[in-house]
Amino acid sequence: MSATVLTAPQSILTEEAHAKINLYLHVTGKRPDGYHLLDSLVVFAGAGDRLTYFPDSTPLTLELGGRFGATLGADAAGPDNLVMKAASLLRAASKPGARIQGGRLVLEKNLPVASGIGGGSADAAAALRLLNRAWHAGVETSTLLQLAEQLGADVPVCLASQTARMEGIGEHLSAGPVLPDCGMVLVNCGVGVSTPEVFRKREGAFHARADLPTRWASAQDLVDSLAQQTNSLEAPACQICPPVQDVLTTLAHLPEALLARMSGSGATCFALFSTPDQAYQAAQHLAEQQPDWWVWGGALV
Ligand SMILES: C[C@@](CO)(OP(=O)(O)O)[C@H](O)COP(=O)(O)OP(=O)(O)OC[C@H]1O[C@@H](n2ccc(N)nc2=O)[C@H](O)[C@@H]1O
Ligand SMILES: Nc1ncnc2c1ncn2[C@@H]1O[C@H](COP(=O)(O)OP(=O)(O)O)[C@@H](O)[C@H]1O
Repeated sequence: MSATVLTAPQSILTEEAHAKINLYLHVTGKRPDGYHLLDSLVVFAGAGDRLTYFPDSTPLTLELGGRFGATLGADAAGPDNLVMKAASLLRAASKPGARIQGGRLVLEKNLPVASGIGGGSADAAAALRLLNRAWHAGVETSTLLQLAEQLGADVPVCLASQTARMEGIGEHLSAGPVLPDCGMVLVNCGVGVSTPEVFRKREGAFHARADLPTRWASAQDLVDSLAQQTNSLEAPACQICPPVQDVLTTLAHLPEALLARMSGSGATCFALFSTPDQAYQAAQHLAEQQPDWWVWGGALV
């Protein structure tokens, strides 16, 4: 009698690439090379892209899907995609004995592109985490952070995808205050804002480094504290792209919204709520009123 050979289904390897939100963002100075120094409290929302890997012996390829998969352009799945750049850097940094394979990477692009919530950065970080695991590449966290820095200023903070204070141009990370339970609504009205143009348009004195507590006891405490800070890029983004102001006004008037602000260099804006459920309900309602906007509501990571 021949033995039955049971084969396990092909293992599916998946990583979430959560949206990065700048709860405040102070431009505190400018480097000699023209890059601006920042002080920002970064959190991550439940919203995200999803990266899945099907390893095999064929050359590594990337497929794009999801609501925003088509908006990246014709060559989007090529070597310039941050996911493929991350894969190349990780391959080169892998330890001897790593089991590097090819196969298919599938990116479900659920986050709007170039919109101030770091979708591309989160995808790159997800690729580093996923392939380090799948390839048994043995790359340590300190090296992963160096690779992340090479991929973009927001990629290091996206590696852990946990609340963090971000300084320098994104390379100085420290623990942020402990956050209370709260909810968030994210809105993107579909109009793009160019990051370099927003930085160029910023005027006036630099903002100071913020003074933060070690924790906030409630969503109201968090909002009272955030009211002392701002997003230095919000005013220039609204000048360049007036619909951002409309989004902010709409968010501020949502029932039970505690604070409305822009994230990063825009154009995505967020509102904070006392609970994830309030945020979810507000997002459902808003999505019905504004079917052309990208709207998400729920909890932070
Ligand atoms: C503003 C932030 C805050 O988290 O988020 P996003 O709006 O991208 O989500 C980031 O610092 C965005 O950093 P990064 O993702 O590297 O920006 P890029 O698009 O590469 O930068 C484009 C250009 O913006 C300007 N720039 C960018 C970052 C910075 N700290 N100072 C700058 O002056 C530079 O002219 C740079 O060439
Ligand atoms: N996987 C990716 N997802 C999104 N953008 C990508 C990706 N790979 C490369 N890019 C490029 O990176 C740029 C910034 O993308 P993104 O991280 O979405 O910006 P933001 O931080 O402003 O939200 C895009 O304009 C796009 O051309």
